[in-house]
Amino acid sequence: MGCLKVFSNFLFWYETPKVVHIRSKKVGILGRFLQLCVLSYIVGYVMVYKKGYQEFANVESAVVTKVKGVAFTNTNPNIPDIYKRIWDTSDLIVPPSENDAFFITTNIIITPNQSRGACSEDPDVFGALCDSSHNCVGGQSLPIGNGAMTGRCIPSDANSSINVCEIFAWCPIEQDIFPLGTDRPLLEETADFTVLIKNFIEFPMFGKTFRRRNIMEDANKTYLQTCNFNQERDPFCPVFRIGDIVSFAGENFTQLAVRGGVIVISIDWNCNLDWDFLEFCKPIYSFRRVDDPNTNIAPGWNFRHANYHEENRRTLFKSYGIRFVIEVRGQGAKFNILPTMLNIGSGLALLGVTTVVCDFIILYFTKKRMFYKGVKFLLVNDDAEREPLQSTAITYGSN
Ligand SMILES: Nc1ncnc2c1ncn2[C@@H]1O[C@H](COP(=O)(O)OP(=O)(O)OP(=O)(O)O)[C@@H](O)[C@H]1O
Repeated sequence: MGCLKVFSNFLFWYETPKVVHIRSKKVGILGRFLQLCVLSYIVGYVMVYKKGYQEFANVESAVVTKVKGVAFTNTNPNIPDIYKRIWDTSDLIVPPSENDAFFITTNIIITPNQSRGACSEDPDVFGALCDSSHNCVGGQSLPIGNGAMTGRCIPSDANSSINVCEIFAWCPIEQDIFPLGTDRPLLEETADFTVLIKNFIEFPMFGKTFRRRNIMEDANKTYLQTCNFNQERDPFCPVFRIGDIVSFAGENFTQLAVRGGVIVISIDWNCNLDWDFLEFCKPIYSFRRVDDPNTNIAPGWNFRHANYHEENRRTLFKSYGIRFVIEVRGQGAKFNILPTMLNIGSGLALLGVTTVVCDFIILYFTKKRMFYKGVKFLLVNDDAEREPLQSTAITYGSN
């Protein structure tokens, strides 16, 4: 029976909004204030700041680089003769061409004239030290060893007072010693090398007209060969001095160059395509080091590569250096009627919320809340005479 009553109450009940004009300074100001807040949000934040009238697309890009420079180490009296030579980019940029990155050698350990044969294992390799040939299993190699063991235990080539396993390997094996110690890199002059970064970008979503590169239209050959990027003096020069990139990233070139590291060059293209494309769509460069400069375990960046002279002879290089990674980011924005209408529509809907908030405040948090409840809600029975407005208000308010 109870359920039936609840059901019939629900079924035979209808609510319709009523418009109540409240002549009150306080309530009026509150309503206008809320409307002003919503309007400023829609106009100021959504439409102007967030550009709600525009459609956005990510930039698409390709990057190529060319490094130029020469280092000359002949005059340094503190290094072995093998390191006294002229170095150009073909010696120091490994590999010569990469996608969105380049590596420049800043320090190097050379092991010349290696040939395949038998020699002593590096004593620093874990498990290389031996007391007798029983410690050296013929044909097997140690986990980070340089070759396969012959099965003999022999005095080390590097230090004859200790015994190590003999190995079949490229001999002599590398001596892991920096030519200038751990304070200075051999190729400090690479700080003066320059790199030309060519960055081609487009916004295919907005058509083929929105295409450009980071070399400005008025640049010529002489400008490219002589300009140097500088945030204040020449922010659109696409040629960067390596030492400058490192200092823009907040690092010391000499320290970084000893063991190497990784630096990211970011190119940001945030373009308003409603304005003149070539004039207002320009790159902004920023630089940061991404490897950990404060670690003692596996610091920096190095790898080995070799030059083969003939079938059984090579020169081994352990190259330390800086790897530069180029990331291109950004968005193009262009007027479109669809996001404009969507944002205006949702803004208008949001204006309705001000009424809800205002009602909530005056019906629950003002001194005259009972009176406001009375005038806002009117109970009408279909089968009865309409009750006088004032009495309904008082009846409802006192509940
Ligand atoms: N790293 C760099 N530093 C300064 N100028 C550079 C650099 N790389 C290239 N340039 C100069 O920029 C211009 C365009 O270079 P690009 O590689 O397109 O042409 P190029 O004639 O093949 O260059 P080059 O023969 O000099 O290597 C050339 O004048 C070139 O000398």
